[in-house]
Amino acid sequence: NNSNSNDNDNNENSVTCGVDRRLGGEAIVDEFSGGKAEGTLMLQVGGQRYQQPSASIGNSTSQAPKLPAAAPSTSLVPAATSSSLCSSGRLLPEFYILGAPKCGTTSLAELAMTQLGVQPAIMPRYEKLAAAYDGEFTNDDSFLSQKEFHFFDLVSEEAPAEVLGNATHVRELWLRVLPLCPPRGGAKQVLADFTAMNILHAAPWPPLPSLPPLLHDMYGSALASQLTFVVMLRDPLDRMQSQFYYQERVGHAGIYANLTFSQGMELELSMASSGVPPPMSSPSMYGILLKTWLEVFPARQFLVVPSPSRVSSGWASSLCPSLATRLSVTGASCAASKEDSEINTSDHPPLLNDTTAAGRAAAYWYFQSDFTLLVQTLTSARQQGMELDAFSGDGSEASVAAWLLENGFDPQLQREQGF
Ligand SMILES: Nc1ncnc2c1ncn2[C@@H]1O[C@H](COP(=O)(O)OS(=O)(=O)O)[C@@H](OP(=O)(O)O)[C@H]1O
Repeated sequence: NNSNSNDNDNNENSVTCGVDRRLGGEAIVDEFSGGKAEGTLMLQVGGQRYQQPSASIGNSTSQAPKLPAAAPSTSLVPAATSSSLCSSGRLLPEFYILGAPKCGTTSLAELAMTQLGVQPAIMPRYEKLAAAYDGEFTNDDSFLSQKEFHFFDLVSEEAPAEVLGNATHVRELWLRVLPLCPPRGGAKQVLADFTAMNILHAAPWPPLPSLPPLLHDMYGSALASQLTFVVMLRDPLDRMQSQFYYQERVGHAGIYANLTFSQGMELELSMASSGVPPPMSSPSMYGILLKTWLEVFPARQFLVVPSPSRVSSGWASSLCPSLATRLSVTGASCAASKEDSEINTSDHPPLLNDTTAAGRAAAYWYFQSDFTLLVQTLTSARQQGMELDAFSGDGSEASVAAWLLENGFDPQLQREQGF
């Protein structure tokens, strides 16, 4: 593959995806679930036994963050180029907001689109996807979401296992639904995959294998090194509560239908105790998810945003300039109004009014081991070039934990560890 060829191809299966900047945070997703919950530690609260998850995903079992071998370049700035990222005549996603869901990803995506000119990769509606596999897909206005691509969720539902296990085959499908590469010599275009679920695909999503190595193979080493990944965080219980009300609002409450948030939280914890992966808390397991991504992509390619509110408070001064540099976007105007930096908000009670102290203690106990892993992973990755937005500490684990707490993570998360 020619990494910077801007050749348009005339493949008869070619599709030019229209780009529409309307947003709505309308991720059409039935469930958010993630890694395995293989518990080892137990906690008893009010007659209820809870289990902490082990820090493992798929085949990865070690507790200590294991980062990839240092890249040959020690530069903190990713290897973005001034040309559009193209291959096989298609414009490839160069910018990923990996997640986590309900962490302000829609606000950040909106600002990236309006102020950095980033285009979202978008997907034909689910029922049309089968036709796309046969080369029969033709462009129309019926896209699944105007923000999120959901390519990997959808192929995992539709494509046979032999296709999904083969990066070349998955790549062929992917290329079919990506826009054509812009003409050579024109302005650089940046395509983004804003699927907030992608972070969860660190865990194999049968029959889809683990996404980080699959993605790396689909790009090849040279192009993979030019990608920018944003990971957004939020207090794990706050995030879970936001998801609970979101699923209820869009009619996807599933097993949580007719439950209060407190009851839903208890159900999650008892599922974890029985070794069943609890779907609503899995996306809050940032430590194990991020660690798994970092086993494949170098730390310097990641920007970590510690809370949704950083989109409003940090866009103009920090996030926008950093992304403009990473994506080689020139002439960006970096300013954030409340209107375009607080998107996809929902009306639900504050966490403190929606939960009991004992319930929160049990939930934070459950998240403690992943919080520890998150702090270790961020500390180590930062030394290898990961950017932590608005971090001004000395780089110790204690300072990274403090940064998370300053950004809304609950102090109970570090009670055992005492960073
Ligand atoms: N700037 C800013 N400040 C504070 N909070 C913010 C901001 N932007 C988004 N949000 C909150 O983030 C939640 C939506 O996150 P996402 O857009 O990532 O959700 S989604 O996964 O795409 O559905 C949603 O949380 P809840 O309101 O608790 O549901 C938003 O209110």
